[in-house]
Amino acid sequence: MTPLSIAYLGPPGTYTEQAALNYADWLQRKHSCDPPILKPEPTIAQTVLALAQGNVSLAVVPVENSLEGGVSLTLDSLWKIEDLKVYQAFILPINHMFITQTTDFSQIVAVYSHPQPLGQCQDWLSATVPQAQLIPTSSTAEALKYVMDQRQVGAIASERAAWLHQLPIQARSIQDHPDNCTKFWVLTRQKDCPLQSPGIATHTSLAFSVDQNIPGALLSPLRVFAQRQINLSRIESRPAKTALGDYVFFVDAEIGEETALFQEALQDLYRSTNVLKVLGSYNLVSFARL
Ligand SMILES: O=C(O)C(=O)C[C@]1(C(=O)O)C=C[C@@H](O)C=C1
Repeated sequence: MTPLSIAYLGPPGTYTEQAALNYADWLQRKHSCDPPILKPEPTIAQTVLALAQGNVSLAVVPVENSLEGGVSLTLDSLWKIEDLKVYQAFILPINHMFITQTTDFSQIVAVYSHPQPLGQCQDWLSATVPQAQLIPTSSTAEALKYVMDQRQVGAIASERAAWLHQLPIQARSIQDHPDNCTKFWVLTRQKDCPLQSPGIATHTSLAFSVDQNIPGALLSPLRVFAQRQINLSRIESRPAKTALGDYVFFVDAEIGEETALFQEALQDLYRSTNVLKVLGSYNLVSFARL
């Protein structure tokens, strides 16, 4: 049997690589399979596309952070690309390191990182390096290439990334809350998921747009859940990218897709939304239990 392949946001050293490595390890133990092959992609959009085009069997993507909220690139890609589904979800603690070649922080002119960690560490950054320009990169591991070449810049990345590049960590756990964590989704294609069902689903994620920008347009889909006592653990909106004021709503419902109650709710949801996508029904497992 050909080994499973997993796309993730690279290069090696990103938090998503860590998530994919842990997930690959768990898959190997659970299914007694060959070690999955990890395939780094330069962006989240390309990670999702690699899966949609059939180049890999699975993709691991960050979806939500406890400090910064939804990862918009993941949500936007899933809204745009058809025939993918969320197969499983898990949570990874995120512990940020400040990596720089200098110990004199007053000399630092710029700090590079992915936009999410720049947001997750904003208190520390404004207290410690208020003079530094904050420069977004496509991933945390990507940020380290600037630190290799210049002494007066820093990067926020993981301990593993510092180790891979042999760069010094000058401050640890710099995130604005010690319990910082990110939820990741494992994605598969709808039609040829290489794995069996992971068991009874506890969550179902949906995305929908509503018909018109009128009072109560959002209320009617939300009422579908409320009337059936279905709890929503997340709701957020993203611009639909059609016209100013058009939004797509992403919700996580605490119920499996197979249940009669959800199927009944789904029929009502089709009536009260414009475009409706069921992104997947899955288990949310804490990483320790993986
Ligand atoms: O840049 C990385 O290292 C990533 O894996 C991306 C990412 C994100 O997009 O949220 C993943 C988890 C952390 O929250 C920080 C950054």
